[in-house]
Amino acid sequence: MSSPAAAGGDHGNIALAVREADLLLPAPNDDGDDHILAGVVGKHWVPADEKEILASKECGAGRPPLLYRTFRVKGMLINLYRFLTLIRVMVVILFFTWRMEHRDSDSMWLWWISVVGDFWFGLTWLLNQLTKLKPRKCVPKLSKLREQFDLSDGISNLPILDVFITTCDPVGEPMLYTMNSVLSILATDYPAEKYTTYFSDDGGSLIHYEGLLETAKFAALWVPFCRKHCVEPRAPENYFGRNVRRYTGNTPNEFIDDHRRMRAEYEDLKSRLDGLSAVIMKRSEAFNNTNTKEGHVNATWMSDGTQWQGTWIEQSKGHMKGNHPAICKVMLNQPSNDPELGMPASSDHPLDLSAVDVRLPTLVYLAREKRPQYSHRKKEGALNVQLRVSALLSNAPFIINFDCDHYVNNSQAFRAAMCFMLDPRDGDDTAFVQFPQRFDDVDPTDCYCNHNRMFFDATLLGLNGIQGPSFIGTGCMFRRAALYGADPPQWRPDDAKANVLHMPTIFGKSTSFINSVPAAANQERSLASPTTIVDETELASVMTGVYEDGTEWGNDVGWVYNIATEDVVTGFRLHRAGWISTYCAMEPDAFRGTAPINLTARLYQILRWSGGSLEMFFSRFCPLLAGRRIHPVQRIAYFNMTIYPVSSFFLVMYDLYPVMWLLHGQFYIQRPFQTFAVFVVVVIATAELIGMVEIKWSGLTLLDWFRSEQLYIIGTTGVYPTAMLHVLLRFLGLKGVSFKVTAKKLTGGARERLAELYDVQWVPLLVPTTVVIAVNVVSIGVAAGKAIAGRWSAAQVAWAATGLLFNMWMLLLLYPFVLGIMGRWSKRPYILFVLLAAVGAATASVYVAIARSM
Ligand SMILES: O=c1ccn([C@@H]2O[C@H](COP(=O)(O)OP(=O)(O)O[C@H]3O[C@H](CO)[C@@H](O)[C@H](O)[C@H]3O)[C@@H](O)[C@H]2O)c(=O)[nH]1
Ligand SMILES: [Mn+2]
Repeated sequence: MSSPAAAGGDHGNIALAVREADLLLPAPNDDGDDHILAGVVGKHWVPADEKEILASKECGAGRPPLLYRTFRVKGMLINLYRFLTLIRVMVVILFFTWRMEHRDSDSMWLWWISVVGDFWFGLTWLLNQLTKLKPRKCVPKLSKLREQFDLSDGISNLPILDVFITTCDPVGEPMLYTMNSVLSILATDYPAEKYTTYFSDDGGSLIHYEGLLETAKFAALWVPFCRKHCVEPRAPENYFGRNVRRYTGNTPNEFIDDHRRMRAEYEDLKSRLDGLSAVIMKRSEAFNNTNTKEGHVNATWMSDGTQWQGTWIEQSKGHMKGNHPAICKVMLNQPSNDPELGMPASSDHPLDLSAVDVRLPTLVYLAREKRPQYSHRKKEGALNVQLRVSALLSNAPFIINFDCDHYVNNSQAFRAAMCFMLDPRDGDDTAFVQFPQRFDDVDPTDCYCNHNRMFFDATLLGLNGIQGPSFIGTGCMFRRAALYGADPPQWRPDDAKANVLHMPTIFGKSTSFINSVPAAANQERSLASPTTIVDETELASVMTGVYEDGTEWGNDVGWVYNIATEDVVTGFRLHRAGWISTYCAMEPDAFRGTAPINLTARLYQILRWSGGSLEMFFSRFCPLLAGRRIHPVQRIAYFNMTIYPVSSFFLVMYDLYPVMWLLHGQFYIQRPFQTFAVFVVVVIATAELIGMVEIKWSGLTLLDWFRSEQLYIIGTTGVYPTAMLHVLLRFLGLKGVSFKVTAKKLTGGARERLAELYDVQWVPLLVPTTVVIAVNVVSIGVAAGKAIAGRWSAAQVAWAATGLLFNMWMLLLLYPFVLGIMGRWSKRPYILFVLLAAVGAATASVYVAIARSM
């Protein structure tokens, strides 16, 4: 074992990284903003805020600095985009007029459906386009934030912050990733005394609690290590998983040793987390043998000999998943306000931390009460409990929330969000700052469009130029007052304070909570954390289901209930009240997470989103019902966001049109056909052309764009109709489709993880699309049969060939779905082509045989 590569993992790379250190640009603490700007903005963007900057300079020295910059797409490109949109609107209008003047078809009812369908597509396309005509990028100026809020003596004036993380199942949502998320939060670059992390465990499981204890212990080493060497990202699994690291710290000579020790410690933590269930089981057996009290027969013993009140993986009496009391434990106490340096290296303390602040931020474990008679309201319910508990303990004016599988990838992200919240221009009117969702471990060609680039890099930038992006569930910083239902300053009478009516009928009966409301609503720039002394019973009471009875929780306060897309509807409620939001894409990505990897999980996710969207449309949160505070174009955006599944009705018809061509040889939905065909080609071509300009300004690839087309077609053939059915059932008072927690990738090497790509579970949701595909394939066979049997004229054959072209296009769009349902066979796609050819040939020969025998 002499070569560096063989001598264990990536030492070669570390050495490389350290050597590289001399070449490196200044560490992010200097003035990193310019290289951040360069990374994010891209070549088609130019500043849009020059006037504001000038005005701010003229105002002189006393004024607070601007904390972010805005960019718009270059004039040429965006004007071309707008111009093409206008052209297409005219083409579509011409097309309609022409069709209305030529009501001539082989089937008038199909003609009507297609006219109505075309009208619907024309309209929704236009509405969608209107929301993208003024895209904006916002880039935080971290150095200005530092200048203004970080004092020279190491004390910080930044506001306090509450961090929420939600998890529910230690097995389905692998604990290792959840704990990595926690570590990345604890190690982030935000003053330790200024933020509190609330870990919500909806399973209430002992294993999560003990896992968190282990994690907190490990954090005592990990967090100072990250600070000492400025490592990124600060989630150890992802940090150690990287091949190349650039060194930006100040002690490169200690790095290799520290790194090696940390890695060993991390391996240790992993094996302790892995071994937890066995340890707890063994311990419990021992206790059970000495203590035979009834009800204590299961593995719910804690190491101090007391009983855990929550659950274990197996259910048992008194420890059922949906039936246990509330638990709240402070795992890491509030640190002191002044930096505390660590110990020099010694045999017990392998890392020299004598020049590093070793304080850890506060960490709280929560498991809310679960009772069978109360609906627990899933993630939204958990978030609202976190909102109340945090109000009693730290009451920070800002909150940032994470799903358990999303981690902080850029330690500057919290500060970046603050740049928008604290900016002197419109900071006070900002209800939330949303970061894009980025994913690790998506298959290289992103078969199921998990990256969703068109949405994150085009659509949301469009919204950012209006009233702001919608809330998308995770990686979002909120203003507490906005969640409580306060009005934004721009809609308040002059100089009025935020007046939130703090009454039990709105917020429930906890006096401490009610007393915390005015403070939360007005202390946005608070310096010190309010030290609240809370009584334990009151704390427990705000964690119960009954607490919300007869209040506005889940309605006009907190995260909204009863709608499967709690994120979109909650963001909408804030925009409706006149708040704005900001979209912030950083380089490196602020946060990263995991995406559903197999087809079934992905389709269920789309089902939940589309079902939830429609539910929202038919609820009191319908965008059409919002008052005048919402920006008109923002209203249109929400209209699109909620109504889109309806398009599937027409699209399924279109999907099947090619079939008619094949079966009839000639079939005209619209005569005269030649003119019609020209129109169709122009209408499609202009749409694609606009798409091409869009990928240009958003910096995407053709593949990103094509994947989103594919996913849309896959959605419309099976998922969206199911979503419509769901809403119909709910409308009739029935239960509708049940929405599950999205299946997460399980732990393991990259290859094993990608293996899950090929798992398919057959569910009814897959049937409609499969039928569409089958019908398309069979009809190709029948057409071939007809041609062979000599039933068609040459002209008919030619027309059928045109149909075939559409048919092929259809199949190309549905291709990822076909691969998905082939499961492990899809590793060899040629099998698919052989199969398709065989089915086609078989159908053709059957047809010919029948035709000859008749
Ligand atoms: O009873 C529950 C159910 C879920 N969760 C948590 O909610 C989060 C999101 O659930 P998941 O099933 O992973 O949803 P995804 O399909 O991945 O979620 C996307 O879509 C959701 C809206 O449908 C958003 O809330 C999410 O942020 C967004 O990532 C996870 O952290 C869960 O642990 C709970 O805390 N309690
Ligand atoms: Mn998720």
